[in-house]
Amino acid sequence: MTSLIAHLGPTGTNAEAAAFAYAHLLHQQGIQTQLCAYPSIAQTVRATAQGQTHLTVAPVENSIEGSVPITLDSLWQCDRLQIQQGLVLPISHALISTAKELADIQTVYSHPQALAQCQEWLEQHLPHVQLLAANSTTEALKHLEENPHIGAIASQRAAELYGMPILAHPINDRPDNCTRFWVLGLQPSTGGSHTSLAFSVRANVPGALVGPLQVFASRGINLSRIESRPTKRSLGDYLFFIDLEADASHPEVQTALDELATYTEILKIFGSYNIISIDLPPSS
Ligand SMILES: O=C(O)C(=O)Cc1ccccc1
Repeated sequence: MTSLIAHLGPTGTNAEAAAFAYAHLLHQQGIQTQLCAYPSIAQTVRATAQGQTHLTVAPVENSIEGSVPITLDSLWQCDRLQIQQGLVLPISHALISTAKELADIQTVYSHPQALAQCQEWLEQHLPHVQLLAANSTTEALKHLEENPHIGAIASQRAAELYGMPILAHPINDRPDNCTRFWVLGLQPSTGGSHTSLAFSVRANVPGALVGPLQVFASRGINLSRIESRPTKRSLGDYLFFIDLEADASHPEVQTALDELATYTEILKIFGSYNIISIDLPPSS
């Protein structure tokens, strides 16, 4: 069987690089893979939730810019998806353009995450350009050839794939920029160093989070991340996404999760999984 892996496209994105890295791991276990590009992160997650692909590789969090909200929102909306694996990739951004020099550029396109990861560089070197959000780092690359007044922020690998010149690299504001990706699938994720979950609370009252957090604190279970997202029901009403440094197959963690359920309105447990760091080749 060939495992179909959804990722944000078109080809050359960081999500595709993460999907390649995961495919490589699967090949080592004798599993064939095929990568499938989708135009948005929401569509990649839905493709797996609806069974069009077996897996999705989606960015979750970046060391400079923080969360990727669409991934959290999509995971909450698509029931049954489980986190099979965490992947951490170094991310390095290039300014790609057919312009002769920086002064010729009027507009720069990229994924909002990439624009944010390069904001200090952009302010310093291109303070007057218009910054436009695209669905991915590579979405605008096909337009660069016809227009020397635009630029795109994407990887060196993307510039090579599209045969486009690099005007500046690296332009990310921190050299050790990295992004965590989740591999999502429908298989139950039953063991690993980290457990992720999200919940809503019954009432927006003072201290609504104290009980849920105490469940973990009292057992010495460390949280590696907490993030809130609007429920979209009413202003000020939130969902909470939590990553635990713990394995849900451990009886004490299971007891904590059972107790957590007594404080929550809707509780979704996205499984327990391991996180690995991937070293990319220098031109990525
Ligand atoms: O657009 C891409 O290349 C993505 O995969 C999203 C993204 C953008 C910037 C850093 C990490 C992921």
